[in-house]
Amino acid sequence: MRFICMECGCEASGSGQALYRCECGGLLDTVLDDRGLDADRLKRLFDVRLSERNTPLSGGVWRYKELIHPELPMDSIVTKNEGNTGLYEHADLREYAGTRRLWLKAQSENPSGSFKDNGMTVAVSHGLWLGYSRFACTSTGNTSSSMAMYAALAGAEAVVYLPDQGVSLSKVLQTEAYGAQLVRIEGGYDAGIRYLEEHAEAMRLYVCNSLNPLRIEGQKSIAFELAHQLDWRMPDWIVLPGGALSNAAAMGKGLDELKRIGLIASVPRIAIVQAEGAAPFHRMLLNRESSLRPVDQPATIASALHIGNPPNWPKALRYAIERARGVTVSVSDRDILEAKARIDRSGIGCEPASAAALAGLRRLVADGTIHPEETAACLLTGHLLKDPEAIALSLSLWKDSKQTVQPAPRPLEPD
Ligand SMILES: Cc1ncc(COP(=O)(O)O)c(C=O)c1O
Ligand SMILES: N[C@@H](CCOP(=O)(O)O)C(=O)O
Repeated sequence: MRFICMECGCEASGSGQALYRCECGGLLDTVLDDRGLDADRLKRLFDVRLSERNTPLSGGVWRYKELIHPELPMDSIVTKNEGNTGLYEHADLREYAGTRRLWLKAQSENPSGSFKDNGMTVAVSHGLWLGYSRFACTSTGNTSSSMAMYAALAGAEAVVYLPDQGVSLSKVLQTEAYGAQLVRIEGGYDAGIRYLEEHAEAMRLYVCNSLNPLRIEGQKSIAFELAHQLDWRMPDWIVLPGGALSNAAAMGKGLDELKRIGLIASVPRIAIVQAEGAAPFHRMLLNRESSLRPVDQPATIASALHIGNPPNWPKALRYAIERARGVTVSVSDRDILEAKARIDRSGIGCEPASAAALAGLRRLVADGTIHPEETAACLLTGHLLKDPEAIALSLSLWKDSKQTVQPAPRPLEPD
């Protein structure tokens, strides 16, 4: 696997060692060697693997191994058949969004309940291959749950640097239940990333946050599986929530590679939706700034989007904005909760961060960025039970909006 610095363009090397950043500080990007990859042969191969059951290559990530981590030995792979998630259509949600057709890709159906599993199976497997036995992250709760689950499966240690702000209690409990050691730190996710960048190497910890380029490689599989499910014909738009911007970067990179290999005819456009109180990337593009100004105190009901300084913004800029002609938008917590109530009532369900995608799509149709005759897919990134605190809020919003408050039952009148 080759790693190229996004800043200075030089190739990073360091055999047997995890690589996250170049010496110049730039993010590292992986380069897929697509020589010899034939689209028709790959389609047949992926179909055969899909028809098999419960083999490491039948899952929704490693099925696409040739496009993700070709040289990784099979015996290093730690997998729970992640991916293989449902793709749904629902008339109420399509009407709410305002597009001709709408698909919802439920990454919430992953084994730990979020899209992180697509990337984490690859990151943890790669770390094991390199010989690491201690895996670390900071997290608002989904990354840590996913990492702790795979580390436990592999019999390895998981250490989570847990922010004291912006995390969801249920996700922290899930992380602990998988056996992770929790180390409290002051501040939010952004402080946790700074801490790991400074100390992880000295502690020989393998960092599983998305500044690790292998996470992005794994998350590309969401683009691959979506394309596969739609018989390699993509919607006009893919809409997803943006926090650390790993999902947007991975989607853009995955689509770019599918197009280069000839598996899809054209790259769909990407819309990144940020929460209003944590929208530095949206603001940067809106103001036509060339670099990101972090938000010091991110604030949103969507715990997973509680990020003021998204480490992957240069990758999202390259792959989701420049190559996929992407756009950004921000939505309020109220919009998020309203969209969440709709998604929950459709039977699909999701956590608030995921609902931002539908809220953003609705806004982009309303403001004319997306035409009602266009088609879209929203990524639902996390499970309804991930942020239970938000369920009551979205339910009461829903009830208020429907004015379904029933009059108190009257006592029966005596005859
Ligand atoms: C459920 C969920 N949705 C969306 C996001 C945002 O994705 P990203 O940080 O890759 O932008 C996250 C966290 O990263 C998440 O956990
Ligand atoms: N929502 C995320 C925050 C981003 O984490 P990263 O692993 O992509 O760096 C979480 O679940 O922690």
